[in-house]
Amino acid sequence: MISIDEALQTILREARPLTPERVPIEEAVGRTLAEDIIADMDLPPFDRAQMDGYAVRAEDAVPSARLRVVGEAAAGRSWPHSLGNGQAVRIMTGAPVPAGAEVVVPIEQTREVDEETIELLTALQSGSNIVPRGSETREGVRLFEAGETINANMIATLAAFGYTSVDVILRPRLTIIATGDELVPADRKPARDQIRDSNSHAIAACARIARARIERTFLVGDEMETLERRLSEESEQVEIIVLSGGVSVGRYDLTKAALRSLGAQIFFERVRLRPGKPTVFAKLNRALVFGLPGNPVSAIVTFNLFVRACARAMQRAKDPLLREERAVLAAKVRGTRGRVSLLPARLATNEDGRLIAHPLQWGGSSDFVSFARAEALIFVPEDAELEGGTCARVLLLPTALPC
Ligand SMILES: Nc1nc2c(c(=O)[nH]1)N[C@H]1C(S)=C(S)[C@@H](COP(=O)(O)OP(=O)(O)OC[C@H]3O[C@@H](n4cnc5c(N)ncnc54)[C@H](O)[C@@H]3O)O[C@H]1N2
Ligand code: MOO
Repeated sequence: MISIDEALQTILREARPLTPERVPIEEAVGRTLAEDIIADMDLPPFDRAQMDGYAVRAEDAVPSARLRVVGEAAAGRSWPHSLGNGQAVRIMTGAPVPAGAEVVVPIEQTREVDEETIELLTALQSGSNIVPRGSETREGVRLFEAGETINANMIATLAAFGYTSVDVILRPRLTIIATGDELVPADRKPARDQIRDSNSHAIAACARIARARIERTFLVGDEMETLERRLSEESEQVEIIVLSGGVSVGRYDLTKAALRSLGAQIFFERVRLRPGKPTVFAKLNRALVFGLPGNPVSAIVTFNLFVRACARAMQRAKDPLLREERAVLAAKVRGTRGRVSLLPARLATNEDGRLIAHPLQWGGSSDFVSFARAEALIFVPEDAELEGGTCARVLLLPTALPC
């Protein structure tokens, strides 16, 4: 049995980064940048008014000053002259500030004396309500780096600097094979002794969040020949195969036998982890193969811990592992002899702003209904018991698109 860290190192070693493709920025959220993004100009590109009002010289920006309105500057239409003493230019938010003006006086801080004259009501310092050219970004600055994951907040920046499409890393193709004679498709009513296949759906959802591309999903009974055929065909066509079930030591646990008979290279088949001890990782032809335990919670946990890391590393994500935080435990948790336990928890902050992990009441690795509320996994070291009130490592579970 190997440790979680050893398992992750092996996966990251085997997960070869894929090549780039160009996509429109509308489709780029969640993808990993394959190029650096460089500002092609200063931002703002000119001294920009931040308020509707009047552009004036600094020495004129005093209470009771009466100034002559000599022109107008709007967004997209500048006033092309230089402002003199005792003059004001009517200006709109977003407009270029005319040469000579050092202050924008908001309209509320002025009074119209007549058609051509305004009076200032307050004093303002030089630079007030003006965003100087280049103060947000300078031409040539690297805004984002290759390896960063694109999020929705980055799209405006990409567009503003002319990137309507970007180079991102290809999404790995992924095939799901759920195994077990007891399984029926989720849209069917199970007969006696049968259950609905929930794992392939849960795995597909987690795979989408990890931005893998689901190519095909199969439901295969405990039948060696079919399993071998599917594995063999898929291993030529996708980068990742995820099997669920059949990795334990029961008579009908066929995953490892099938992989061996096809000549797969098996890297590990047991991890010091609960849930997820019987997780298998192998390579068959061009595909990396994960045999996840059939217990539904074990399947989700091991997907997020291992398969996600593989899919994210193939997309050259800078940090392919689950995000880790530290949280105060709301209650005592007990670990497992000889294995790290990853226990489901909900998260909340207390009145001091500290992150609190509330362990879920759950019935173990088959209890996916309780697990539906999990937001994080509490990391409990081998043989450990962690008291309520102490601080623990927690791994955040990605539960929405895309993280
Ligand atoms: N003698 C031992 N027995 C078991 C061990 C062990 O070390 N020695 N390990 C246990 C652990 S831990 C786990 S986890 C399971 C893993 O078993 P398998 O991967 O072989 O999974 P199955 O036996 O096929 O199924 C386990 C459980 O999950 C249900 N299941 C399976 N597939 C699905 C699916 N697609 N959707 C919903 N539910 C599914 C299945 O019906 C079983 O109830 O082995 C322990 N046993
Ligand atoms: O370790 Mo198994 O994956 O708990 O139920």
